[in-house]
Amino acid sequence: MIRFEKVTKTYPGQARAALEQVSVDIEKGDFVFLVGASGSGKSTFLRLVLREYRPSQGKVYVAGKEINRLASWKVPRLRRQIGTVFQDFRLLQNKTVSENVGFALQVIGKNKSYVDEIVPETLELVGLEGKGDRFPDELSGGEQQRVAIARAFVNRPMILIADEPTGNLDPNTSVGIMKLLDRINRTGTTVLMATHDAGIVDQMRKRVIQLEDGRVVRDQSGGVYGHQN
Ligand SMILES: Nc1ncnc2c1ncn2[C@@H]1O[C@H](COP(=O)(O)OP(=O)(O)OP(=O)(O)O)[C@@H](O)[C@H]1O
Repeated sequence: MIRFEKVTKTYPGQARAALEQVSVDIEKGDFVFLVGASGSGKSTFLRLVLREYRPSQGKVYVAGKEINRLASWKVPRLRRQIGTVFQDFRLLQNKTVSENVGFALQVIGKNKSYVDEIVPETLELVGLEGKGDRFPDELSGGEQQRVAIARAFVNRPMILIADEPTGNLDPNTSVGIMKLLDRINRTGTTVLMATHDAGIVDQMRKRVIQLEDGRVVRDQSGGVYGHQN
């Protein structure tokens, strides 16, 4: 589903590469934690998957396509197949929960009757049934993150990318969010999550890819946050 072949990314004007010779293969339906210290290259990795950047060297494949070679007009279609969730939720404050989730479908041209059917279903899936008419500032942080996940998942993307999704949440709320991501993963969606949250990684026991100074130093299934030899 996602394949990096000897990928190096050096930002313009930087002497050191943000990612260096990274090769990984993530299968459809995998759940992967991307861990590493601040500046180790996690966000760069995620942004290469979204083709926000192109590699300086090497190849990035998503769903069998080498995405650095995609024509620019095909990039929006690639990104529609990848849901994204961030630490700071990024909800539209002047729209209700339902509108935030439905908006993602409207912009890709889905008709109103489809949106009216699928949005409540998706809100139920994330545990927000009955809250569709609330505005984001009327929700807890955990609930806002559920809205963001519903929005990311409403068009059933192949891949869900989560960049520190529990970074602003307390430990109990974080566990709920992880259970939800796990449920989404079990529908067949590949989940790729960058995190500093050792407790979550240790609890979930999924595949762990660890970056250090832009290099993969560990790729372990059923791993924990810290090194385990
Ligand atoms: N747009 C940019 N221009 C120049 N250098 C950048 C840019 N974005 C990131 N870098 C550098 O690339 C390296 C990797 O950064 P990256 O953001 O990928 O790390 P990270 O692991 O996601 O860190 P964090 O956990 O703090 O988000 C760092 O040295 C950073 O300073």
